[in-house]
Amino acid sequence: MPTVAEALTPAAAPARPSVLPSLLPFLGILGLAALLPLSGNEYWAMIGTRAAIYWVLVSGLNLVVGYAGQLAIGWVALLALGAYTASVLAAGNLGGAPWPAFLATAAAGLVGAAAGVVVGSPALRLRTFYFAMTTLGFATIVTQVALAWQDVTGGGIGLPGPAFPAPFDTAWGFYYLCLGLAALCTWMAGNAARSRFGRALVAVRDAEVAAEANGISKPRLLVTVFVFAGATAGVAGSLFAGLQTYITPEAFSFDLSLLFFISILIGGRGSILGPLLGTVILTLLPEIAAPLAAWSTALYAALLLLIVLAIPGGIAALLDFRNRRPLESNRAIATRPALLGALLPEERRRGEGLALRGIVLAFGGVRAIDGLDIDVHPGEVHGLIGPNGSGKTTTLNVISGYYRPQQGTLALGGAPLPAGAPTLRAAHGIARTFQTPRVVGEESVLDNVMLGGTVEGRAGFAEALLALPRQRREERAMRERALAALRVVGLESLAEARADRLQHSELRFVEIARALALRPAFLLLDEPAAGLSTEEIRRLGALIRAIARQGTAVLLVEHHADLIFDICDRVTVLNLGRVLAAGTPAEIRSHKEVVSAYLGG
Ligand SMILES: Nc1ncnc2c1ncn2[C@@H]1O[C@H](COP(=O)(O)OP(=O)(O)OP(=O)(O)O)[C@@H](O)[C@H]1O
Repeated sequence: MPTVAEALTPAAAPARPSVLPSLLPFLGILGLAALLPLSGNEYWAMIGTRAAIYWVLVSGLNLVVGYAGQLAIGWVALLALGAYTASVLAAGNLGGAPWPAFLATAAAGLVGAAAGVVVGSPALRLRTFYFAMTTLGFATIVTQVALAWQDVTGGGIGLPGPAFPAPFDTAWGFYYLCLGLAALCTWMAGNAARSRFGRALVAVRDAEVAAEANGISKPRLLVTVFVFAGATAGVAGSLFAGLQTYITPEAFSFDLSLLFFISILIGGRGSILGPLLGTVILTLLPEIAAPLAAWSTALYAALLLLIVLAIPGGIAALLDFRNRRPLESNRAIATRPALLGALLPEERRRGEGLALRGIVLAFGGVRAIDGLDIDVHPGEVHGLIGPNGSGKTTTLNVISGYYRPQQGTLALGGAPLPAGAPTLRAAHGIARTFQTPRVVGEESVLDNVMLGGTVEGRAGFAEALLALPRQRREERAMRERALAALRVVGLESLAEARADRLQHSELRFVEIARALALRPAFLLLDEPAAGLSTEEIRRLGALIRAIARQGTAVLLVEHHADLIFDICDRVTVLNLGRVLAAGTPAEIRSHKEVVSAYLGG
C-alpha cells in the first residue's frame, strides 16, 4: 500500500517531450534531398521531383487512409482533376487569357478540395470495400471525361501542362519548388496529426463509440480531412502536369493510385515518417530495378504481402524503438484521489443532476426498459444494479444517447437533454467508461486521455494545420490536464507507452482518466470493477467517492455488490426493465424482493 506521502507525490511525470528527436529523421531526409543536385544528373532531378510530387498527394491522403482508416484507393482521380484543371486554365482552353502557372495551381488545389468532399462523402455511409469501389468509380469518370471532352482537354492527344516561371523553369529549379511544397505539406500534415484532429481520426478508426462519447462527429471530421487531402492532391496534379510537360488520360493509371495507397500501408498506419519513406521507396524502386519496371504492379503487391505478413505495423513499427523497451513488470495502480483538486479547480467543478422520467424502450416485443424513473444528484454516487438482462446497459445507452427511447424524457441540471445524439453528450459534460475498455491501442496512453479534452478545443482544422498560437495553447492545456488526470489514477509513468501494452486493469483506469479529462458534470461508469483485484477495487471505490465529493454526479453500474454497498449514496435496483427498489444501501440490503431476486438469500 502506498504511504500518504507516496499517495500525494506523483511518480516521475514525463517531461514535455522535446520535438527535436522526432524532427531529426525529417530534417535528415530534407537535407539529403537538398543535396541531390550535387549528383549533377538531371535524370535524378526528374525522379526526385516525382517523389516530391507524389508525397504532396500522399501527405494528405495519409490522413484519410493511415489515420482515419478509410480505403480511398482511387485517389489518382484527384491528381488527374488537379492536373487537368491547371493545364486547361494555363492553356486558356476555357476561353479568356491563359492563367499564370501558380494561379492555375491554386485553382487546382481549390477544385481538388471540393472534389475531395465529393469523392470522400460516400465514406460517411459506406464502409471499407464499398467505399473503395466508389473512389475507383470516380477515377474512371475523371479519365473518361478527360477523354471525351476533347475541345478542352485534348482528349486522347492530351494538352501541355502549366509552364512554371523562372527560377522554376529548369529541372533543378522545379525540383526545389516541389521539394519545398513537399516539406510544407509534411509540416502541415504533422501538425494536424499531432492535434486533437489527428487523435480524433485515429479514434474514429479504432474506437468509434469512444470517439462519439468524447464529442467527435465522424462526418464533420472526415469531410474536413477530405478537403485537405483533395487540396494536396489537386496541387500535386498541377505539379505533375508541369513535370510531364504534356498530359494524357493514360498518365493517371490504376498503378499510380495503387502506389499512393500502398506507400501508406507499407509506411504504417498513424505515422507521417513511415508513409513518407514508403512513397520515396516505391518511387525509386522501379528506377533502381529498371528492368523490372514492367513488373512494378507485381512488385508492389509482393512488397505489400511481405509487409502485411512480416511487419503488420509497417516501416513506422520498425522505427518505433520507444515501444520496444520493456515496461516495468511490477506495476501497481496507485490512485491519488487527493490530486483531484488540481484537475478540477473550484471554478471548474460542475455537478449536474440527471432525471429520467417514464423511459420506455422496447426491442421488438422485448421491453428492455419499461417506465423508468431515476434521479441522480450532483455529488452523489448512484448505484444501478439488477440481474442480467434487467435493462442496466440499455439505461446507460439511453443516457449516453446511443438509444432513443420510445417514451419518456431526460433532463440534465434541470434542462431537457435531447434523446439520441451521442456526440452531443460530451459537450453537456457527460463522460462515460465502457464495460469493455474502448481505448485506441495504437496510440499512447497520454493521447488516449487527451481525447477526453476534445470538446474543449476551439481552434479549427486550419489553425491545427498551421500550428497557430491558439492551437498550441490549447494543446498545451489539454496535455497538462490529461497528465493531471493520469496522476489522479496513478498511471502517469505510463503516459508515453502505447495503450495496447497495458494490462486490462490499467486500461480501466485509463478510461477513468479520459473521462476525468472531460471535467465531467455527470459520470457514467459501466462495470468499472470487472477484472480488477480486491486492492484495485478498493482504490477504485475511494477514487469514485472522491470524484463525487467534487460535485460530479456518478451513475455506477456494477455487479460487485460489495463495492456498490460500500460507496453508493443511493441504489436503484432494476428487474425486467422496471425499478424493483430504490433507496440507501442499507434499505436495499434489507429489501425482501431484492434479496430474493438479485442478492440471493
Ligand atoms: N440491441 C438489442 N436488441 C434486442 N434486444 C436487446 C438489445 N439490447 C438489449 N436487449 C434486451 O433487452 C433486455 C435488457 O438488456 P440489457 O443489456 O440492458 O440488460 P443488462 O441489465 O445490462 O444485462 P447484463 O447485466 O447482462 O449486461 C434484455 O432482455 C436484452 O436481451
